[in-house]
Formats: sequence, structure tokens, C-alpha cells
Amino acid sequence: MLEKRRPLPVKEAIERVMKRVTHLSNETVPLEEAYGRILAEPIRASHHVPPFDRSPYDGFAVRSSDTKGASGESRLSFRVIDHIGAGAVSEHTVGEREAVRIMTGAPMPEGADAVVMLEQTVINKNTFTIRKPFEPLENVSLKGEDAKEGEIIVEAGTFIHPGVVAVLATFGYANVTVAKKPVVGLLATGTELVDVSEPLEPGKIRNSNGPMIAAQLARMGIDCRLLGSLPDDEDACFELVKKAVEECDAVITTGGVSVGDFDFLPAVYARLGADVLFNKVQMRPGSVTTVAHVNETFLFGLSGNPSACFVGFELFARPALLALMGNDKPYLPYEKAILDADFTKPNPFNRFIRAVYTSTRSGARIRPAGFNKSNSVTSIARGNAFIVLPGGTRGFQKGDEVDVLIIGSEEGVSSWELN
Ligand SMILES: Nc1nc2c(c(=O)[nH]1)N[C@H]1C(S)=C(S)[C@@H](COP(=O)(O)OP(=O)(O)OC[C@H]3O[C@@H](n4cnc5c(N)ncnc54)[C@H](O)[C@@H]3O)O[C@H]1N2
Ligand code: MOO
Ligand SMILES: [Mg+2]
Repeated sequence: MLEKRRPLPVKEAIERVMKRVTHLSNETVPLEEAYGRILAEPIRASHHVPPFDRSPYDGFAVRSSDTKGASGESRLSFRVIDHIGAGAVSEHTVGEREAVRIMTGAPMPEGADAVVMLEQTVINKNTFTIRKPFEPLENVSLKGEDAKEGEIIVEAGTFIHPGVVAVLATFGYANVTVAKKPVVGLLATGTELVDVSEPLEPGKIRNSNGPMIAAQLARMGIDCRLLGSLPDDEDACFELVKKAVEECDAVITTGGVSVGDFDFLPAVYARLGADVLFNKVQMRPGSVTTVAHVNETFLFGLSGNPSACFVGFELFARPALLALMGNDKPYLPYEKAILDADFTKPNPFNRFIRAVYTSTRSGARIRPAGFNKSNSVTSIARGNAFIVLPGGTRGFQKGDEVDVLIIGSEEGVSSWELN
């Protein structure tokens, strides 16, 4: 008699996984390698930004008090006593009706408290005139207006995107403390599998899940150890997974998690003494997704069906692997969109339908990306999002507003508020 699997609600299944996450240790990398990593320590401003009062324009630094009364009828004249570009510091103090010709980014000279843009002047040799008065600090970029020394600019746990790289460089972080990347082993199981370069034979198919998962990992900045593919052989699977568990923070397998006579992953988990967090989820596709945990290592048993495999990775492996690195936004970002197709047949399970998300002038729309079955590979290629249809007794009609998960973004969100 087959063991009856108890399908867990998706939310609970994700929670079970996330509860097992412990942070990996940190390492230091040169700034050039920091993009895509997770910041392990907050970035604190090591100085004010800007570090000095500076000119935001190419023009002339003057004393605002000297500009009082300037008008079109009564232009006021200034004498240029120095000329500086960004990087230079004037040694002059600006006196009455004097000016320093100054370029964008150069520090304000002593005495001056306003900048006249080049376009606001009429220049004549070493002098220029203006036709309007300037307020104190007009056109001055103030020391510390962007960041104050000591302020935390970016919190630990943040994905290092190009803007974060800019801040790291600003504050002199030539080396950056980041979370170590998880070591992830990847194994495809299935006697039917042949490699991408091999010809098809009767009963065989090419292993698409392996390369797909490797690419899903690469998109998250995580490399994987390719453990190749194995036939449906319990002992061979057990030996390989056992070895991988010792070396990896997570082992991802595809296939062999259902109830078939050649689905050996459940037996492998049992022989490993792994704690199976769940082996059935209230979702389609990917209902047989299994997650287990042994000796601090995650075992993600993804379904062999390509769409189910893809969804299982994005819903469970992705947030867990990001959270292992301390990423504070491990969940796929989500949106609302108007459905462009009918799903009238109610389904007791939540559905994650591979879909095409487009934003239009009248709002976001979403349509299925094609053949909508667990075993579809083409809809994964055509889609950029999931339509999330909550399970229950109702169907969904064209025109309904639905939740959408966006796939492939650099940054996620810290939690979901989905229906
Ligand atoms: N009696 C039942 N049968 C099935 C159930 C069930 O509950 N009762 N669940 C179905 C569901 S849902 C899914 S999903 C699949 C899951 O199967 P497995 O995870 O055990 O995967 P396999 O049996 O190994 O393969 C399924 C399918 O996927 C193809 N496959 C496998 N690996 C790859 C790969 N690397 N690249 C491309 N395609 C792959 C494989 O050839 C099979 O066609 O079980 C249902 N059955
Ligand atoms: O696990 Mo299956 O993917 O529900 O289709
Ligand atoms: Mg199977």
C-alpha cells in the first residue's frame, strides 16, 4: 500500500524551508567582484558626500551679498581672480565683486557662497556681468547633503547592484565583506535522459532540467557543481547524493520524486536519514516537489516534469539559497495584472502558470505562455512570469485581476502579500 502524501499549503511549505535556513559564513572580495553578491556588513559613510561644498555648475563663484540689486537695467560687474576645475582648490579668498571661474565639482573658494551659471553671464575678458541677484548658497552643492559621515547607507543583506557598487567605491571599500555563495550540487535523474549533444533514441529525451536549473542558479549569481545525470538506480543515486551532501550546502535533484516504480529519491532520503520537510504541495505544477534537510544541507527534490521543475526551483530553492546568503529580499517580486484568458475550471490547488507579463498604457496584462501542463518545456521559454491562481472552488475569467510573480529580476521582495 502506497504511503499517502499530505499536500501542504504553499505558504506553509515555503515557511518550513525558510525555517531551516542558517546563514553561510562571510568572505572578502575585491570591489570588482562584488556585483551580484550579498552584502554581509552595512555600508557606513566613511565621510560626508559631497566631502566639501562644491559647485554643481560651470560658472563663477561669487559672494551673494555682492549680487544684490542686479537687474537687466542695472547689470553688476565682477572681476575674475582665479580659475579652477574639479580636482583643484583655489588659494584665493573671494572679495567684494570678485569671482572665481569654477567648473562643476570644484570646491567652493573661501569667501564665495553662490554660483552664477556661465549662461547667466555676459563675459568680457577678465570680467563678467549678471542681471539678477543670488541668494546665499544658491547653486551650491553642500557638504554632506547626499550622505553624512557615519550614516548607514545600505544595510547588510542587500543585493549588491550597480548602485551599491557606486556607494562602495565612494567610501573606499576596495574590498567588500559578502556572504559566501552556497555550494550547490545539481543532479538530473532518469534512465531516459541523454545529454544535449547526443542523438535521440526510442524512449529517450534530452536532459533539459539540468541545464535549465544551472541557468536559474547562474541568474542568481550562484555556480553549481554539475553532478551530471544518473539512470533511475537507487544505489547509484544514493551513493552520489550521499557524497554530494557532505560537500554541498544544497543538492538539487530533478526527477524521481513521485510514486513511480523508478522514483527512487524518497528511498534515498530515507537511507540518508534526511528530515523530509514535505513531499507534496498544494500547487500545480510541482505538487510532488520534495524538500529534505540533512546535516545542514538542503535536498531539493524537484519534479522531472520541466514546468514543475522550474516552478519548484523558483518557489523553494531560490528563496532558501538567497536566504542562506542573508539576502533580505529572497522572494520573487510580484505585481497585479489583468488576465487575458479564461481559467473557468476551478482547481483545488494553487496554480503557477507560466505566462507573459506586459505593461500597457492602460495597466499590466498577463496571458498564459503556451501549453499549460506540468510537462511543458516550451511555455517556460516563452514566459517571463507566473500567473498565480489561488486554489479553491472558483474559476477565473478574462478581465479578472490576478497576482503575478515576476521571474528573472535582480532583486526580490522581503515577503509576499498574495491572495
Ligand atoms: N500515480 C501518480 N503518478 C504521478 C503523480 C502522482 O501523484 N501519482 N504525480 C505526477 C506529477 S504531478 C508529476 S510532476 C510527475 C513527477 O514525476 P517525477 O518527479 O517522479 O519525475 P520523473 O518520473 O523522473 O519524470 C517525470 C517526467 O519528466 C521527464 N523528465 C525527467 N527528468 C527530466 C530532465 N532532466 N529533463 C527533461 N525532462 C525530464 C521524464 O521523462 C518524465 O516524462 O509525476 C506524475 N505522476
Ligand atoms: O507535481 Mo506535478 O508538477 O503537479 O504536475
Ligand atoms: Mg516519476
